Amino acid sequence: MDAMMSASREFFRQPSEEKQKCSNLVDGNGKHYQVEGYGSDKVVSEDHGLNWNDRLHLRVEPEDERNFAKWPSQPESFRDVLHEYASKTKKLRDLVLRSIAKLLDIDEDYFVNQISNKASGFARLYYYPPCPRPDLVLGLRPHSDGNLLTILFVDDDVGGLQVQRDGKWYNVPAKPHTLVINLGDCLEIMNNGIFRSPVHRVVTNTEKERLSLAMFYAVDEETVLEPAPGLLDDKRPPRYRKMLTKDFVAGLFEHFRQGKRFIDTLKI
Ligand SMILES: O=C(O)CCC(=O)C(=O)O
Ligand SMILES: [Fe+2]
Repeated sequence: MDAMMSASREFFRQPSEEKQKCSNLVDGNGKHYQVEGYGSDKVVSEDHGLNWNDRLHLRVEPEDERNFAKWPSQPESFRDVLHEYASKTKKLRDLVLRSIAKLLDIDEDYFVNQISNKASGFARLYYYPPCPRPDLVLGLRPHSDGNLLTILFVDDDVGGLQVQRDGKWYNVPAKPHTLVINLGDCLEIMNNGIFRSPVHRVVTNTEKERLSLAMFYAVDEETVLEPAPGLLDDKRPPRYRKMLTKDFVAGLFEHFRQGKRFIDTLKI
């Protein structure tokens, strides 16, 4: 974990020219973005503020679809360290999914079996610089993760992550070497809303820089997203409409653009 965080810190500390070698801009004019690479997020609407962060977004799964052109060559250890980190978080993903299935009293492998070897996994490294006006700008706007499961690793003890419950924001404590596991919308649907995908955000602070690393795990685009049959009976009807994951992902982006949550529109 330390090696991963150090590699990330070294990457972000490099001069801009070096980081731009992994840029997420297609033509350098700031209009065409690609999913992978270094930069800030695409502006999808003029109505909301920008996020106060820089990020590097890289595909890690499926392994044979990694685009090394976007993986930093500096620091030199970066690729090996991310490779090792990603292989461990993938095992952790399966462990957590099995534990959730056990808690729900369904087949232990139910969720793991929903993930084919074509399912995607992304690493998203964030750098949140100190911000002179935390009252005006967020590090990351409120959202819920649209995927299955996110494994989040926050540098040292720099807080900032907050989770919303009944309209109020609560701080998520930051502790060294502690991972935060976030349920995504797809898992909320699959477990029929028993465990929810929380709305969260990151606030900025004036003094400290903050680094974090989110590993996002998804199901394959062709998977039918629906509540696990083992959780349904006459007394427990499905609470979400079923749909293909790829249609869900398309809906996610469209709704996010409008500042809404797609999952709310699927509730029965
Ligand atoms: O940086 C963080 O702590 C949170 C990141 C996050 O919520 C996300 O990438 O979806
Ligand atoms: Fe998130």
